Amino acid sequence: MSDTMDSQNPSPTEPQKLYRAEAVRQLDGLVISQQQIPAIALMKRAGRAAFDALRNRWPEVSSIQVFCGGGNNGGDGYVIAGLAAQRQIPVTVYVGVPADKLKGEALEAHGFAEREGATLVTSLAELPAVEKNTVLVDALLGTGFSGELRAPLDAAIEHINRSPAPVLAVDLPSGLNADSGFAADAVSANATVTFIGRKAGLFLGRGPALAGDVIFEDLGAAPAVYAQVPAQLTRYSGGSLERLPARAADSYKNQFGHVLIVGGDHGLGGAALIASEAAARTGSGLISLATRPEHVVASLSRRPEVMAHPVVSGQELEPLLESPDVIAVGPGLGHSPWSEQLLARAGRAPAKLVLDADALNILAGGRVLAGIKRDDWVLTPHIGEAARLLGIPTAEVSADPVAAARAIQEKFSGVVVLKGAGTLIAHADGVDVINTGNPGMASGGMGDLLTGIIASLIGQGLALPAAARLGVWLHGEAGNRAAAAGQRGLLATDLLPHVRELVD
Ligand SMILES: NC(=O)C1=CN([C@@H]2O[C@H](COP(=O)(O)OP(=O)(O)OC[C@H]3O[C@@H](n4cnc5c(N)ncnc54)[C@H](O)[C@@H]3O)[C@@H](O)[C@H]2O)[C@@H](O)CC1
Ligand SMILES: [K+]
Repeated sequence: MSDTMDSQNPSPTEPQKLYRAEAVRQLDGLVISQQQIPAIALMKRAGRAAFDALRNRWPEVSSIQVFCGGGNNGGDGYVIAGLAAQRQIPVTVYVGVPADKLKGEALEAHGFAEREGATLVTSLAELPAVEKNTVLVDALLGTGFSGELRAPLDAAIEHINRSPAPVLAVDLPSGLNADSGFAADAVSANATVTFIGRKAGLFLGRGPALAGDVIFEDLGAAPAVYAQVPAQLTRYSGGSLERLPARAADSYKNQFGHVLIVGGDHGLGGAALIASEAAARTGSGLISLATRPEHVVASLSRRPEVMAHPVVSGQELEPLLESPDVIAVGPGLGHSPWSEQLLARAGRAPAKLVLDADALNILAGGRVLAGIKRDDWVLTPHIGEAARLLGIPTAEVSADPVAAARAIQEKFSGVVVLKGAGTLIAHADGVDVINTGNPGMASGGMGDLLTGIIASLIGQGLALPAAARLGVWLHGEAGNRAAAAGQRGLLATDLLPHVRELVD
């Protein structure tokens, strides 16, 4: 872990640290106790940073409406209102929790806004109509939010979301869970200024969609403070990932791995073809496919480079299992006796494994590979498959995807890729998150493509966690490039040319 000056503002070649609310509370406490910055000074810094961010982003701002809750998040909002009033920007504050219920710094900040001449209203109906350059500030709830949203803040959130004016969220969009990215009703913001530590929930689940652009302000917290509180997640972007090495001029195909794709039960042949083509376009030296006989001709005519083998039983798979470096089982595997036999045999091969889709469902069923832990496999569940692997409801996985990814990794070892709006990669040393991708990628075949990409990267020599990270990033980034032509109608195979462009 880096403890340099810039541990929270890493260069583009370093990953970012993300924190849970509890860890941010610890950081806040240490800044106050060890750096001797009083809580009110910290709140003033937070308000000032948010106000500066607002003017930076909306330089034409002509009026501001601030929505304040009853805790310190509301306190930040009152500071923003006071600063706006000082600068003669007309500002109205919706006081969501009556002043006589405010305490400590929030009460002090309320006094500051009032003294500076901000207009304070206690009902949404009293807010003036928004004008062309009105900006809304959401300071209803921050890291102290928990449980189900209570009145009257639910109505305030609805009011903000119905307004045509742009929204700056303070610390977190109100209603968003800071740890999980879970949200029922929550503010949808254009930008979010977040303080002291980047909250994990901004990058998970609904977080990225609700937060808009995330601006981070450390408020002067010292590197020594960050060194005392472990981060919960590490967030990688393109520049911070380990890449494949350049190829030497005298390279030969055996250096780039042999991947075997196993899948394609009756009616499911396309998934296995997509995975094999993805491995080919990611740069594997050799690609084999073991599938139902009826899919072989289709594979040969679409991609003659892939060695397609018909298999009607686990026994026929056996001779194909010796030479591959990596075997990916799952795309279109189905859940017939054929599927179970193939997974059982592949599980005994000497190769590294990538398991996806029905291979995970079979694994969850407990009849095949029961009780096995392996350091040399990657499991790539979506939320539903994750729930089955853990034997818990899907809602529980959504409520805390980081805990779910970690639990699957503890149960099965190896590397777990939990796919979602922020895809999590859990491994022995921690949990990572990657945010590439777009909703156009919610279509059949995308998971098969990812499986082929990750298998190929492992075959080309990356360690499993690095292959999973780079694979997830490539998949999402290729999806973003392909979506330039439109998100609706985006197909998995549309990503292949972009995977090829990006992998080098
Ligand atoms: N502690 C610090 O040193 C700093 C804190 N800061 C701000 O303080 C925030 C955290 O402040 P707090 O811990 O006071 O928490 P919040 O202000 O986020 O939330 C607490 C308030 O929300 C209410 N609340 C909680 N759950 C609710 C629900 N389900 N429905 C309706 N109301 C609910 C509580 O009754 C309380 O009034 C951060 O997000 C950040 O904005 C910043 O000022 C920077 C420094
Ligand atoms: K907020």
